[in-house]
Amino acid sequence: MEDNKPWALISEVGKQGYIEEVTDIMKQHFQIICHKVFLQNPQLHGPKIQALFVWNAFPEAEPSLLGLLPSLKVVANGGVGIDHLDVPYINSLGVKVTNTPDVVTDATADMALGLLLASARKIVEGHQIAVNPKTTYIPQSLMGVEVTGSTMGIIGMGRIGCKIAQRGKGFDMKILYHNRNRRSVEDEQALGASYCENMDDLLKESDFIVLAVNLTPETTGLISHRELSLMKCTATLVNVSRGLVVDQDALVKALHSGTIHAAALDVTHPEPLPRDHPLLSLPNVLITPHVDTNTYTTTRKMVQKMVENAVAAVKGQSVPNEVKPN
Ligand SMILES: O=CC(=O)O
Repeated sequence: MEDNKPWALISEVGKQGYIEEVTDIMKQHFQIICHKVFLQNPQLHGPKIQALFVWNAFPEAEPSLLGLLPSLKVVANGGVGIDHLDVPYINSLGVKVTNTPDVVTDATADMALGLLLASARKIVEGHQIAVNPKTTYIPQSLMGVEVTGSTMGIIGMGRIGCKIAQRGKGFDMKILYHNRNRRSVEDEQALGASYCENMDDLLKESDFIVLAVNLTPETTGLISHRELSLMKCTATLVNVSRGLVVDQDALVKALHSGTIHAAALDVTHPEPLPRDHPLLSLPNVLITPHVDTNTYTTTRKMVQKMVENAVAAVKGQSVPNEVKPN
């Protein structure tokens, strides 16, 4: 039977291990073709593609590919950050860009706290000792940093930053935040968070500095030598925003020299880091491969939103999560 659903192109590598359920959701509204198959005959497949589904780790919406998709109506991104997409260029082709705000918020905030706790309490090191028959746990080794009652400074108090603050409150943390715009007094009271208009104050006072900003020209390289040198030597930097927010060379130096105590990063630049990157061999660094939204629940919600956005764009209807250029 002829399938009249529109065609969508997807990455075959995105959300590995979960791909079947992801594609099942997409298949309810689209006929899908994966990138690998598409590339076998782009001239044949290109003209029928109306939607392109992308994830931030797989920036396939490059001009070379977009040029092969004359019927494309939408690039539907899975995730809130769209720094990997050239929105003005894509829009200039008459193609909309969409993202999936809201649904990623909790999982990303969970990940920030997960990294913070794992780094502070040396959970990965503990696991390695526990499972390695050649090592023995020495009592009172693996000494960590106390999280309860510490000070957390959140840079970027948007949806995700607020959820991180809520979680910090559960650990009796003192919460400081810095944001382009101060939040309302009601928000601050509800979150138990104090505003630092000057980011330097937050850097000087926090035990854990958590980055939750969008990547923009203003936030690129936001944390560099000067900012790291203001932090306490006992401080831990946690990054769930984007790798480029941190000057990684400066971070390596700060971690190596003891300017700060540790870093826990779900994002780096590039992703993944080359195997010989110095961050990978520092003992006081915890790195995960940008897995902030990788839960079944969140992924399902993200894909549902991607599909909802793409369907609306293909039908020429108003698109729930269209991203406009800054
Ligand atoms: O990194 C995750 C996102 O952009 O949502």
